[in-house]
Amino acid sequence: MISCENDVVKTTLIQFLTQLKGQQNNNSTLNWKPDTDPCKDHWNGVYCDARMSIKRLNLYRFNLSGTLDVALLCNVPPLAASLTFLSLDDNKISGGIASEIVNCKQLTRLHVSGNQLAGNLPASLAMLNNLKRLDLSNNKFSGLLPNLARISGLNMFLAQNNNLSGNIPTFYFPNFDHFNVSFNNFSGQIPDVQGHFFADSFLGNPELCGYPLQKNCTSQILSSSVSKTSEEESKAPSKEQILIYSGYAALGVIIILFVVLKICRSKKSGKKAEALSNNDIEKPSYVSSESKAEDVSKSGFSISSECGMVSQQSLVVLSKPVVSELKLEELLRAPAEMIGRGTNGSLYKVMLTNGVVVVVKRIKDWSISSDEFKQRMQLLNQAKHSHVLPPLAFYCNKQEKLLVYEYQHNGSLFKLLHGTSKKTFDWSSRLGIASTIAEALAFMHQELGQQGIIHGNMKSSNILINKNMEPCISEYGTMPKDGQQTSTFAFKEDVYGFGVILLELLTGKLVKSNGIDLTDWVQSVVREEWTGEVFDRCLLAEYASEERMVNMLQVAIRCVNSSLEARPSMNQVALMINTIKDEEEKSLIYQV
Ligand SMILES: Nc1ncnc2c1ncn2[C@@H]1O[C@H](COP(=O)(O)OP(=O)(O)OP(=O)(O)O)[C@@H](O)[C@H]1O
Repeated sequence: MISCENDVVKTTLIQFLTQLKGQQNNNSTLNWKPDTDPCKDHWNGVYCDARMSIKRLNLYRFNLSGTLDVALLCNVPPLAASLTFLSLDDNKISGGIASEIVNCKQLTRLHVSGNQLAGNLPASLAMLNNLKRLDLSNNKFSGLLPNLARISGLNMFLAQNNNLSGNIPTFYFPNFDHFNVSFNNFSGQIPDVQGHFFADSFLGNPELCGYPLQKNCTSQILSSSVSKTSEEESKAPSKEQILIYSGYAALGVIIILFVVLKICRSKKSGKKAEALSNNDIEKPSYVSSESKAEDVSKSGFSISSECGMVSQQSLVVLSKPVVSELKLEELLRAPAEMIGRGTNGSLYKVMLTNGVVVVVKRIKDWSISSDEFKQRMQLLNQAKHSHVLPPLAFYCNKQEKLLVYEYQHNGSLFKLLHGTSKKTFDWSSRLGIASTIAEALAFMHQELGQQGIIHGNMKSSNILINKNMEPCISEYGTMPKDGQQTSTFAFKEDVYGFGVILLELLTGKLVKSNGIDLTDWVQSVVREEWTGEVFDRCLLAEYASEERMVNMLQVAIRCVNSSLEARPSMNQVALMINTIKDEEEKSLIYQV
């Protein structure tokens, strides 16, 4: 192992960081000084192990606006041999990734998302055999992708929103928990995703075709061969080509005739027929027959809701970019699969025609007036937090409400804790999730305090893991409750729910198992002073700090106190958890 006293390492690091900082950066909080030591003096963003080797550089959101020079870093053997993690996400760094990156052989994570990096990616990137997570998204990279498929352990590849082109390498998708190459210039056929990813991972590449995009490769190949043929004017088309083209032309004429015929017919039959055709919409099971009858009887020809919307716009779209032109008819016609029948309604996974996958929550018999519901949706839409999943659109009538959410491909906290995946779910990830959720919930309580809108159903299956592997609270404010929730104690219900989530994180146990309630069990064990017994064995096996686990357990126990008054507010909970997290982060400086 290398010592940080090694002057070459220190000087290089200062040069690297100074270049990253750029000319304009006056960030006085950065303490990378030549007369101090990166490890012993805890340089910002630099993490060392107990032997004072630099293991991680985490400069996420450091307001850096200089240039990236990985060659500088990776050409110094001791640094190259120890560095496992380089994160520069969300800065304004320019430059590119030099081929010398290959010397940083120990890198398991390389995150450069949200910068202004450009140019070709070096072929040597594919020689980083230890790489597990690579995030190049939201930059200006161009050119072909190196053959990253040869890195057998890679389980995350994000490259969305760049200008990358060429074919997508034949990755083995079952290995990936994250994959996104959307909004680039990739072309050709998508390799077999083996059921692991959906269209949203590939959207926005005009020349890309094949499943899971709804774009057949045969038509793409044909159109490219047509354009090629016109370029090569001298070459006469073969007999087979003439036959194929005339077949397509005939098919085109038939389709046009069919459409014209349809339009003429529907025009003739006028409004009456319009009513019938609306009535005929084949609705998937998430709209009940009662509502179908009510809709038709009310307006005569369209689904008119009680929400005061014009008949054609009965679905209210709240979030433009994802579902901008979505109409209720399209939502109802799209293929749907039921993924849950919870306490307050059913949940459907729906694939829209543009390939976007959404989730529709159907809530029945919520005795809330339509005005109140509409107002609630608007409030939820305004109270935006990056870790709370907002409804994208909604629909309401007297009997039922539909809420549309973005589909989250990475499952829930419940699955992470109790699913069959063998992936380790370590202490610092659990602490990170607890702190993020506590802050998000505290924010929502603050924002919606006056209106008394609580989550009402806080549990681990309602904590979803988004594409950046960050947790977010889903279905906030959609739990039907009798009467008004204006009492300040109403929010203590969420505090209880959050406390139970903390207990799941600490114990790894289910909320109810063989008739035993987790809260009762933890309280009884703690009463008997066997506190250590409650913790998840995985956490003990990784030597997670028992002191900090006990501190978190104390927070959880306060949250699940049977007296509402005795429970802390979410604000207080968030503060307590952040203190534990800060202590954990400080300790990490000496431990990797
Ligand atoms: N937007 C979403 N994207 C992906 N999965 C989701 C989404 N919303 C919910 N889920 C998952 O769908 C499943 C069913 O959810 P649902 O809300 O119906 O049930 P629940 O959370 O078990 O119960 P409840 O109705 O009491 O909240 C859960 O595993 C949940 O994590």
